[in-house]
Amino acid sequence: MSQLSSARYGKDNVRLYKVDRDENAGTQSVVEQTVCCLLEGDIDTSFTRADNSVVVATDTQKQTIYILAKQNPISPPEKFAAVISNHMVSTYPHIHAAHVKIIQHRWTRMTIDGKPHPHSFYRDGEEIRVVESVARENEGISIRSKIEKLLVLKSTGSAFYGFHRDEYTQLPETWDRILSTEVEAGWQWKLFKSLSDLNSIDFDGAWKAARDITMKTFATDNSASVQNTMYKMCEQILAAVPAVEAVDYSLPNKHYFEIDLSWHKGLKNTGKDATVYAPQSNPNGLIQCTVTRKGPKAKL
Ligand SMILES: O=c1[nH]c(=O)c2[nH]c(=O)[nH]c2[nH]1
Repeated sequence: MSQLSSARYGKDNVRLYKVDRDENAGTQSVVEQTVCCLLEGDIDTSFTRADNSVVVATDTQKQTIYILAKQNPISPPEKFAAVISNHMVSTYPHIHAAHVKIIQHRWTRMTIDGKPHPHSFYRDGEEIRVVESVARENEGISIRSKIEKLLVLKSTGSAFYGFHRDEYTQLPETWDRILSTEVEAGWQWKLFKSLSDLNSIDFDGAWKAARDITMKTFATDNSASVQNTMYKMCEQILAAVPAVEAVDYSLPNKHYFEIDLSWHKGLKNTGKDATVYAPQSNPNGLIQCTVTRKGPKAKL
C-alpha cells in the first residue's frame, strides 16, 4: 500500500515585466521578475483519484499573477510575493498554504552624457534579488529576502592562518591572499499576521542596507577567514533592520592558486612576487551560517 505524503503544485517561471510611466517627469521605470507559485491543501484526491475538481489550474495561477501585477505595485518584490500568496489562501478555502518565489532581475538606468536616461536600462551583472513568501491559513505570511549571484573579489586584505594542522594538512598559512566569493545572503522577517502588517516595513531599504553592509564589510574587513567576515556581516544586518529575525550567508570560497614559474629561466611568481594566478572553478570551499538575535538557541 502507498500513500501521498506531501504534494504541491503550481506555475514556475512566470515571467513578468511592468513599466511605470511618469508623464510629468517624462521618465519611465521598469521591473522584470520571474515568479513561481506552488499551492498546498486538500488536493490529495487530484493525485490519488484523478479528481480535478480540487485543482486550481496552473494556468489560472499564471493569469492571477498577471492580474495581481496589473492591480498592485510589483515592487518591492516582498510585498508582491505576499499579495500573491495571501490571495491564494484567502480565495480558495481548500488551499491552506501558498509558496511564492520571486526573482527580480537587474535593469539599471543608463547614464548618457552624464545624465540618467529617461527610458533606457542595462543589465549590470547577474546578481538577483530573491524573495520567498509563504502564506499559511490562520498563521500568517512568512517572508525571506535574499541576495544571490553577487560576485565579489578583493586582491589583498585577506589572510588565513592558525587553522588546525595534522597529518592530513598540506595548505600553508597565508597572511595575504585573494578572496573571492559569490554572495548568497538571506534575511528572514518576523512573521506577518496579515498583509497590512507589511505597510510599515521598508523592504527596499533593508535590501540596500544588506547589500551595502555585505560590500563594505567584504572590502574593508582585514579578513581572518570567510567564517569571521561573514559573521560580521550578519551582526550588522541584524543591527540595521529590527524586523529581521535571522540572517544567513552561504559563501563559496573561490580559490586563486599561485603558479610556480621558476622552472622557466628562474621567473619569480610566488609569495610577494606573485602576479599571475590560476583561478579555480572547483573544488571550492563552502561556508554557511545563520545568525539570530541573542536568546535561546534556535534549532537549525
Ligand atoms: O576562510 C577560509 N576558511 C576555511 O575554512 C578555509 N579552508 C581552507 O582551505 N581555506 C579556507 N579559508
